Amino acid sequence: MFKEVIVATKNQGKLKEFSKMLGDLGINVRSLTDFDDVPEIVEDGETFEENARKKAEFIKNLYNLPTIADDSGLMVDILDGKPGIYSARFAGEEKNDQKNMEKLLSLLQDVEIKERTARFVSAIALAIPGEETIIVRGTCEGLISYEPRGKNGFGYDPIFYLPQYDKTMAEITPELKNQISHRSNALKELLRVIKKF
Ligand SMILES: O=c1nc[nH]c2c1ncn2[C@H]1C[C@H](O)[C@@H](COP(=O)(O)OP(=O)(O)OP(=O)(O)O)O1
Ligand SMILES: [Mg+2]
Repeated sequence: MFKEVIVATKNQGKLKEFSKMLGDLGINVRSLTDFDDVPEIVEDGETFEENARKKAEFIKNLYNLPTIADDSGLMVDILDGKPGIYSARFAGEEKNDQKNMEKLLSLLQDVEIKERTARFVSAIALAIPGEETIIVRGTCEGLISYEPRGKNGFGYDPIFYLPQYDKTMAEITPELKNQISHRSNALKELLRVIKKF
């Protein structure tokens, strides 16, 4: 197995989670901030998997090092899976977590609790020089709350309610999030797939 991997993300929340989860496995994480002038990667795929592949292979080809990328988002059932792959830019190109949450809450204003089912999705791509890219998916089920609660995590965490803990994803500890999240589930799946080779 590789001992060092680049995590190809500009999202500090994701980077922190990967650094901890991969660090616990004895894998050293390098981030894009370790490299100068990393170009913008256009996320123009139609699926989480396509976007994850694009980000991972682009950085792998640039630095010739094992690279992991995550493309993730929130799928809300009553909105037919939206914001989905557009989660980061839901309220505009400038990518504002606060505005994204406000937009989602206002769309769901009159929706009763049992109709507010949603899931976080994470597609993780592992691209290794000279090898086929491996892509896996993990999910985490929950409900969209009526107002934000909690300070941990990032993105939509303050409005993602976990009934089994009676807490939002931003109220549980980072350690617990790393055990139950879509990203954690995708990473576990990745490890299962790698072990089969
Ligand atoms: O655990 C999570 N907790 C809360 N929100 C989350 C989570 N995971 C993804 N999300 C939301 C944030 C963002 O609105 C979108 C990801 O968009 P996505 O393009 O994959 O990431 P990004 O642009 O922030 O960073 P990058 O592409 O450089 O990895 O889904
Ligand atoms: Mg992105």
